[in-house]
Amino acid sequence: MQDAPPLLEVRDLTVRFGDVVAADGVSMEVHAGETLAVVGESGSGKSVTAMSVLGLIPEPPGETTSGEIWWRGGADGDAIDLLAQPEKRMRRVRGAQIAMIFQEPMTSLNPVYTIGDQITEAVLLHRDVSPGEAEGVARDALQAVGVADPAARLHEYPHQASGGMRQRYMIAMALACRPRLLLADEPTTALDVTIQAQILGLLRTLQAERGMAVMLITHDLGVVAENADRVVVMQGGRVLEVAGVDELFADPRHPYTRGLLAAMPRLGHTPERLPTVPAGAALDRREGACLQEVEAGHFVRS
Ligand SMILES: Nc1ncnc2c1ncn2[C@@H]1O[C@H](COP(=O)(O)OP(=O)(O)OP(=O)(O)O)[C@@H](O)[C@H]1O
Repeated sequence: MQDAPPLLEVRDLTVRFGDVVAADGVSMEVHAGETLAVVGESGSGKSVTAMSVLGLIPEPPGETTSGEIWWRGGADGDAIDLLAQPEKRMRRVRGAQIAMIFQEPMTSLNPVYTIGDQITEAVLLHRDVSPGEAEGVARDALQAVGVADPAARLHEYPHQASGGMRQRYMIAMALACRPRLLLADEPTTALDVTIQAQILGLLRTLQAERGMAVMLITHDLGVVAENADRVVVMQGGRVLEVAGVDELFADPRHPYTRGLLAAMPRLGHTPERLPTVPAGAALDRREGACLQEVEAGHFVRS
């Protein structure tokens, strides 16, 4: 799979918000059909990287000062640099080819329209179908995410649904357009553990059925272990390490990653956020060999 050129290739992305360098020379790749987990503490630049892929960095105050984001998921398979596309072209990519789901479904769902109207509208915007067909697609999308009695649910408003159900609606809406890549930004963090497992299981199934790639942004290493093929570790806007999931857990190379794994919660004690682990001078002195590699770039395996 990984001999083919990557579906998405972020190269040397730098995004600033005033003095804050939110992404600092970030590079990562997502291959067709894989799940790439992006982990790191709060503020490490995970969301900013995903928002850049969709051209959603608010400028100003944000400013993209370097980088290219190559996308090969269009109908013709040609590589286009998403950072260089006009907004009109991005509107065709966003939703149709690359979809995004968030921790808080109300970010995506509009409270004043029914679920059916919202999914149907998204389908009509991005797929070449009639209004009648779009409603059928919406019903099928709800069914695919495990919603019972989808025909009735089409008439429901977001506030009438539970948190887990809203999450399913958001996923249904994102997947109804059959994107090649799903950016999932902490999609289950707000949900209780059982619903979280159900939703992640559902995503895995749909992904396998459709060959969709997923960029899974999370601070939860348990979720990474269960769901990822490869992992990118970020801190302070930088990529510190890239590895296959088994390698990362068995043999973390960067001291920061080792710290994260050492701090991994025992079963039943999931912290709200990853603890902050110093990656600065104190660790670097003890890890001289690592430091040289960090200066040369970041740790990349596989
Ligand atoms: N719209 C914005 N205006 C100003 N600063 C921003 C904005 N968006 C992000 N930042 C800053 O960019 C940095 C990276 O933020 P980002 O949201 O990517 O972190 P994250 O790793 O996704 O963290 P979290 O897990 O908390 O979502 C942070 O310092 C954040 O404050």
